[in-house]
Amino acid sequence: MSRDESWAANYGNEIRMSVSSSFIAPEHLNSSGCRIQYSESKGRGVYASREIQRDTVIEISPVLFFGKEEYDKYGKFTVLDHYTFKWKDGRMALALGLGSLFNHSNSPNVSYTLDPHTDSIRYRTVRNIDPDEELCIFYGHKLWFDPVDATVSVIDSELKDGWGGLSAAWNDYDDPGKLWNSDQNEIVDDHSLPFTMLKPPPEEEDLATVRTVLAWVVDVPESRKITTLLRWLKNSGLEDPSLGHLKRIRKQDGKTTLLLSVDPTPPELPVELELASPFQILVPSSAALTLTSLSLKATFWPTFYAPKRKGEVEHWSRGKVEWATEAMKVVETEALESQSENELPISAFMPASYGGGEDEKVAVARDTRTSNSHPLRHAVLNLIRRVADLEVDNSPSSENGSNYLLTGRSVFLSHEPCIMCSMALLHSRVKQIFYLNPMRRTGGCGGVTCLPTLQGVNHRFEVFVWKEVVSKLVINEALDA
Ligand SMILES: C[S@@+](CC[C@H](N)C(=O)[O-])C[C@H]1O[C@@H](n2cnc3c(N)ncnc32)[C@H](O)[C@@H]1O
Repeated sequence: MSRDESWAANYGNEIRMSVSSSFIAPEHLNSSGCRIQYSESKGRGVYASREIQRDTVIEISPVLFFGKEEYDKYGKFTVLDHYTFKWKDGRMALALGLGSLFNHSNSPNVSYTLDPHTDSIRYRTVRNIDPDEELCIFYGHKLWFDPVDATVSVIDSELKDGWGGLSAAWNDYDDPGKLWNSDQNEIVDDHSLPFTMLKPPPEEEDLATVRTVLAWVVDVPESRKITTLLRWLKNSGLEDPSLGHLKRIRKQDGKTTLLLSVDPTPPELPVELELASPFQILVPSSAALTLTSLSLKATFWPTFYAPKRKGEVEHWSRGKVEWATEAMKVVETEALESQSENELPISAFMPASYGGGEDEKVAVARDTRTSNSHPLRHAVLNLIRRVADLEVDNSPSSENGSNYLLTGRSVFLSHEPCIMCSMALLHSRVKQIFYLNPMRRTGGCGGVTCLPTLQGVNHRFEVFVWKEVVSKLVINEALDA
């Protein structure tokens, strides 16, 4: 555990100096049955006053924030530096309530999650708890004190276990027993998810903000030709799923116009239909979520109305969260291995979809800029190339790159992709990405910009950010991933 991320050195020792064995615990009992108790070896700790069921949220500790500047200037030179957690956005957070009093155990019975939505830390039991049992969390492998329940002394040792110390990233979903015994279809509440979704931009509610793309269309004066043209479109492979939010035909001022494609090159229409040349117009790049937006978008091209219920969020079942967590573990392992081979610790993984077919392609790739002496061998680009190779291997008749490579797929990344890689993901029509480490200075999915939300791009994908970064994968922030 790095000092930045968790409890800092000496905290407990100082506490113990000020908390003697004559210490009388306050009658502090929270509504989940937790109380404070003193022990000679560990100082104060949190104990169960009664039996507590597995998977119970036993404490939600609000946190007190210190701004980065304020902390760097003053906080870190005070005792506070022994208490604080590094929050994701760089601020330092002090847990109030019981949060600061959980002791460490190598086999913790409590997991915790930093929740940026409520500015709090949630503690949850990972198994059934007996009355009077101590409730402990796992601080990590790099401790600053001699833990009383340790089997080996791990004081300040650089244990390379592949997990990089305290990793709330895996905390809640890392106990297979817990998951096997629980209902895989149970919906995980939003705050307990190990990731957060980047908010899409607000819906376009005035003409200037409607996001559009250039599309090829053709006027079809004779309606009998429309059926032939539609059939031809289907067979020609020009039908583009990214235009699924638009109606195919526009009837306006007595004229019928057919939507063809968003390819840069003009489609070659069957000559026997004797149509005029296709031409390009701007069409909305996404469906309308509100009626106002619908009427605005319709001024460009007839668009489908796909309202979202207020506050609608994707529901994540326990099984699906486990699937995502497992995928992210693959990413971390790959990145760490990459690092041990003197490459950058950057990796990308496309697992089979949750509940997807057995024949789905799976691919993993690492950054190979160093070994290839090639500036473009980013993990994402390597992954996409690998998927393209698989396409070719599996279907010799298909041309490499002729189809979108990641349509409907989820990709897991150790780092936020750079702008080039974000564009490659967009162009491959990825459905969603998850990343562990944000790249504030170079990232194209939330860092310097968020490519899938920009005006003019012709595909959107969801971006999920893991709540906890994995410290061993932190790379120079000026680098692009
Ligand atoms: C976050 S505080 C926990 C509350 C603390 N025991 C108190 O009295 O306030 C962390 C400190 O508790 C002590 N501690 C926690 N877990 C321990 C363990 N397993 N063995 C020994 N000391 C422990 C260490 O001194 C550590 O610096």
